[in-house]
Amino acid sequence: MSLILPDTAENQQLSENVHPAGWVNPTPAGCYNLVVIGAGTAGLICAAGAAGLGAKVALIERNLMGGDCLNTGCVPSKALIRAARAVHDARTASASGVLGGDSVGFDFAAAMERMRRLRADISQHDSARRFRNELGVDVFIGDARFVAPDWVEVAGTRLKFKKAAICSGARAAAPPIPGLPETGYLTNETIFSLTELPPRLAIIGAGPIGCELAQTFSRFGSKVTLIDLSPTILGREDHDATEILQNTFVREGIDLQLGVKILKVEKQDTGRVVHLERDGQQIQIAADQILVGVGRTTNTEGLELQTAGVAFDTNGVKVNDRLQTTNANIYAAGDICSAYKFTHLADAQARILLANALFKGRQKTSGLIIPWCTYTDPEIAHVGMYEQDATAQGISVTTLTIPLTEVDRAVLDGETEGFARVYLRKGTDRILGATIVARHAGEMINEFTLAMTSGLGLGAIAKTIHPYPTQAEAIKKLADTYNRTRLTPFAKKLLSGWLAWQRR
Ligand SMILES: Cc1cc2nc3c(=O)[nH]c(=O)nc-3n(C[C@H](O)[C@H](O)[C@H](O)COP(=O)(O)OP(=O)(O)OC[C@H]3O[C@@H](n4cnc5c(N)ncnc54)[C@H](O)[C@@H]3O)c2cc1C
Ligand SMILES: NC(=O)c1ccc[n+]([C@@H]2O[C@H](COP(=O)([O-])OP(=O)(O)OC[C@H]3O[C@@H](n4cnc5c(N)ncnc54)[C@H](O)[C@@H]3O)[C@@H](O)[C@H]2O)c1
Repeated sequence: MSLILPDTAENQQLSENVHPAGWVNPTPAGCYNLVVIGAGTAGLICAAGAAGLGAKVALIERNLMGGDCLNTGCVPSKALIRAARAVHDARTASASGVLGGDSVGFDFAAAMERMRRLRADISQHDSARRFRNELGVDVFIGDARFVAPDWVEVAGTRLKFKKAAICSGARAAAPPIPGLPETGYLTNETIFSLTELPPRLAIIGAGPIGCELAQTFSRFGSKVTLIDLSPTILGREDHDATEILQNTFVREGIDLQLGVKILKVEKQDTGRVVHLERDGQQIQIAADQILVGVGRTTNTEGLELQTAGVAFDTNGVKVNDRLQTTNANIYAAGDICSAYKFTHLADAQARILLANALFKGRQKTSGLIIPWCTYTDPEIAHVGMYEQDATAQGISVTTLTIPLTEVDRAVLDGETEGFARVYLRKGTDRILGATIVARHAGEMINEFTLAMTSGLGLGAIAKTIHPYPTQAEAIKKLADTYNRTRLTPFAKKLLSGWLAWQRR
């Protein structure tokens, strides 16, 4: 039987990899160099990295190895996003000569089956057996809790450690909306188990989870209403970027209910109803299912952190810049301690944790340059500061923007809704941050991240040949625009003088 519903062959394969039935926990062999709590991205990287370097490692997982990302987050969502793009492209390709778009059907069951198959295939990499047999990690299945500052207990066994890593992650936060628990709702833990497409889906929260899944389910054929307290979707992104996405959502038929207060939720004979108030006006949204994506609550309960002298609050475990908790031998990484919650950040933090915990390293998280991308269509990707962040720090900024209408490949692809934007320290080519809105913005942002991480300015990008025609040429065009700003009237006069002299 599978631990993730529905009980299909693919989910059984997934369960067998990430929480094998009848798994026998090993007998602990003395003191561990590192005990890792939680086998999500952060925990898996900690355990694999430490074992690879010769450490004696115990890895404890109570639910599914692979954590949110593999089981109920990035992997299933991106598989469904791909299916949603496929059906959307088929329906909207008439201008390219594709016939029959209007009558293209969609098979929800097939898309979900594909997602489950791909997730099960990927799960091999995070499997308990691989960690035990190939990496030499002692894998324990069970609930971990501290019983002393240097002891953890799992499933009745006590493990002594020199260092521990808390990587217990986070889960969907439940907003205090009257009637919500009684009415019943989906979260990221349950939506990927649906076996029928909800005809009407109300989504509470227009953050990355809400936006990615709103567009996905709308393209599948659900009538989607996206609801948020905030007056815009993806509140932390560049306003021009979210405006493009909001227009896309409206054009695709998503009902945006922004800047609203949710009064209550209730179940009626015909389904569920979300009662909203906007500008003093009451609105009722009827839905078959409600998805909640209003942020995360960190998994601290049951760990007995106080027993180990580890301070925490509602934002999770408190760590210093080196990921050390208030117990000097216990570190944390990933969603449990990070304001930004991304798989690639959990990975980067785990690497810092390893260096600092095992090898007395002094690596700091404040040095990290963190990109992210919301995988809507178009995608919105960002790295570094926004203009307002720099201004708030008293840094003068030059902002350059290239709309995709000026990029040949975007024109040819019919994907001109978007732009590439860079924020420079005024008077220099130093990149403070960048935002890209494009169909594959997540792939394009890496050029800026690499430049920033390596201390390269926009001038270095200007010298880099970009293949024609690619959408990444937008970045080269930004660099060329910067170069033109360096051509002051005085420099231009000098050049003109030189050229005139050449014509003598
Ligand atoms: C729908 C969705 C889509 C997402 N998409 C993306 C994306 O596209 N890109 C991206 O970068 N990020 C994405 N994220 C975020 C990403 O999934 C998380 O940032 C990442 O999984 C964090 O990894 P982690 O190891 O810190 O925690 P988790 O993945 O939460 O792992 C923690 C593990 O610890 C275990 N655990 C907790 N307490 C205990 C205990 N007491 N004993 C034993 N085990 C315990 C849990 O069972 C869990 O398996 C998405 C998230 C969601 C929900
Ligand atoms: N592509 C990605 O990298 C990706 C995708 C999905 C999730 N994630 C990560 O998962 C985490 C969780 O995502 P999320 O979208 O749940 O959280 P979020 O915190 O990013 O967004 C939550 C949204 O819910 C709204 N909200 C909060 N309370 C509300 C209420 N009572 N009523 C209506 N709206 C309310 C907020 O205004 C906000 O817009 C994020 O930190 C994100 O980094 C990343």
